Amino acid sequence: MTDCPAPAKLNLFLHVVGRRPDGYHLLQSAFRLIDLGDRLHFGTRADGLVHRLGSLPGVAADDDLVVRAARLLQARTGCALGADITLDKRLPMGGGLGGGSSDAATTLIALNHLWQTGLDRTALQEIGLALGADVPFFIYGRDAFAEGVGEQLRPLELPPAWYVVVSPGVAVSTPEIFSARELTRNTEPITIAAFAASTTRNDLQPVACNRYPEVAAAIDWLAQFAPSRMTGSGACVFAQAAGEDEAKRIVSDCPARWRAWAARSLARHPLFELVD
Ligand SMILES: C[C@@](CO)(OP(=O)(O)O)[C@H](O)COP(=O)(O)OP(=O)(O)OC[C@H]1O[C@@H](n2ccc(N)nc2=O)[C@H](O)[C@@H]1O
Ligand SMILES: Nc1ncnc2c1ncn2[C@@H]1O[C@H](COP(=O)(O)OP(=O)(O)O)[C@@H](O)[C@H]1O
Repeated sequence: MTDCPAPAKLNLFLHVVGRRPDGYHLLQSAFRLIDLGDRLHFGTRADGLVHRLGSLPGVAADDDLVVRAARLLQARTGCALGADITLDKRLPMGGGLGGGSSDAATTLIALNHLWQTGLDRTALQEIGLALGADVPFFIYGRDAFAEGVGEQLRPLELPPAWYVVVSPGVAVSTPEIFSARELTRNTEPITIAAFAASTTRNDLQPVACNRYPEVAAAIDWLAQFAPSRMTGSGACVFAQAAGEDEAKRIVSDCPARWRAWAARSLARHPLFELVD
């Protein structure tokens, strides 16, 4: 199957409202799909093997979320088919844009279709959660208000928007941020109706800014144009622009040591229709 997109996400806000006995953090967040992303290509194999074609710096094939997703789908369905998978990595890794999780979600959706394993959206989301807390959202396939560890999802109706996304050139480790002693873990829960950018924040941001000064510098730089915030556990930061022209103008001003993109919100995941 040619060229399957794996879109990125922004966390418009992220509150840590508690912790589970197993150490995972209970969150509230607004997830938004945007039109930046990786691309994947899938070919079916009759011999049952799952092969990643090409390499991903720092990630062995057996650890790649794409390979793990394919093998998990085989294990859960008993499917005897395999796949050759090519990943065209465009999103920064450890960027808080959910790239690895989105790659895994696209793999589950595409192979469920190609292998005709017949799982519905809920079943795919359940498998996805075993791979990462963000994976169910990408299979859900639309903007969402998330609770639990990010797997309890409700639809959010948001107007279309343009964003500037800046990658400050560092990779932030998600476990490092969540395990920080100074992390705020008791933010008062809000209701979905009360969600507004002005009254929310990203609780992970102060921890990441403290440990990665370039994240703080990128937030400060972007803040001269519009209110700016970190996405997920970082390192990327974003701001909403008034429209495409403004987004592109800000991107063209970005300091050369960072990367910046103008990104548009996506109403639906590009593969939304492939899932029942
Ligand atoms: C913070 C968020 C917000 O969307 O995104 P990213 O910044 O990673 O994109 C997610 O919750 C991240 O999800 P994901 O990147 O899939 O993390 P996982 O692989 O599931 O977890 C990595 C590690 O982070 C910690 N972790 C993760 C999620 C969570 N709710 N509580 C945690 O304590 C755990 O130590 C876990 O072992
Ligand atoms: N296909 C993949 N793409 C990106 N990262 C992957 C992949 N498979 C495994 N990983 C691992 O997951 C980590 C976090 O990935 P990524 O999704 O890019 O960041 P984030 O969760 O901050 O958005 C990477 O640093 C890498 O070690």
